Amino acid sequence: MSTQTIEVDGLRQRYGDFEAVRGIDFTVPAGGLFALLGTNGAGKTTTMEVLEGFRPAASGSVRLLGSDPYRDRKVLRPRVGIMLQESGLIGDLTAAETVDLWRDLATDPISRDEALGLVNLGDKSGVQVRQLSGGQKRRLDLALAVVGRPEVLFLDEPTTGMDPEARQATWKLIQDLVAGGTTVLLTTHYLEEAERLADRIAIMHRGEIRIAGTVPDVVAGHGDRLAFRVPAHTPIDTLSYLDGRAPEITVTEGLPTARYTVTGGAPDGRAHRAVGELLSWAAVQNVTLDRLSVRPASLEDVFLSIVEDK
Ligand SMILES: Nc1ncnc2c1ncn2[C@@H]1O[C@H](COP(=O)(O)OP(=O)(O)OP(=O)(O)O)[C@@H](O)[C@H]1O
Repeated sequence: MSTQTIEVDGLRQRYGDFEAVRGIDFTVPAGGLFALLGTNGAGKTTTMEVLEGFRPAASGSVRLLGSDPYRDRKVLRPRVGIMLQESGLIGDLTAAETVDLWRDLATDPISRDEALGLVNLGDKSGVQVRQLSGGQKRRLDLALAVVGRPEVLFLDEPTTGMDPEARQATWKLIQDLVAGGTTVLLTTHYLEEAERLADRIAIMHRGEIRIAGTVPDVVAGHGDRLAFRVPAHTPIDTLSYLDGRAPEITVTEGLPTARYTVTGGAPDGRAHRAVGELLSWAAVQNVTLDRLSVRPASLEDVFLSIVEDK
């Protein structure tokens, strides 16, 4: 018997002729938090929807808590909490009435006050949903997803539209739920959110998982980043000398302020040698290298290198 709460093996999904998910694999153990990152249209929501039991897997195998999420959706339903990307809240109902509606569907719900309190909406209980702000509606969505004490929680872009304070509070709530044993599958466009919350991540692009693992695993092997600026009046001919000169340093961006940002993806260790070469070049050219820095690749660097790779 598998110990994985979520198992996705060779999942493919199509809409007509378009293949939105092209054979992906991942697993999430009990109490784990897995984040699916990726470009718009990468196939994250489609993958979530198959796991949520909204549609059967076109091909490949998908298991949730050891069962088939589509065939066994009625049995799984009480064990699962879902926060969709677009909520279907009823505008006329108050926040309290909305929570009560969801509580009626759950076998062992938390109290209405606890649900609203978890997402800091206690003072909005009598307010109609249509009068809530976008971020408040998102928080109500989250309260509804957790009202039935789910073992597995699907969160599709949970903090979109939230202000920084609400986002921090939501991260804390998600961390508390995971600490309590809830398994979470999350999609997000906020890399910081994934770095903060996830044990493991996958970056999807065009229906495929391009890279997966812990954040340190994912950024490992992507080298260091070397960056500096040169004064606006530096002749372009001088800059073009840099192209391919030091290891993998290219002039990548001419900023509207007429300053140049030069970045390079020199593999580990080579960035430091590149600094030596650059300083020699700058001394000869009499060019100031402003804000010269070398840092390890970040998750954002890896993300961009994947999505820019057409
Ligand atoms: N019902 C549908 N009919 C046809 N095409 C669809 C349907 N739903 C999704 N798609 C297409 O499938 C692809 C994957 O969509 P999906 O919503 O899974 O992406 P996503 O990674 O969640 O994107 P986003 O980050 O923008 O939410 C997109 O190209 C989308 O246009």
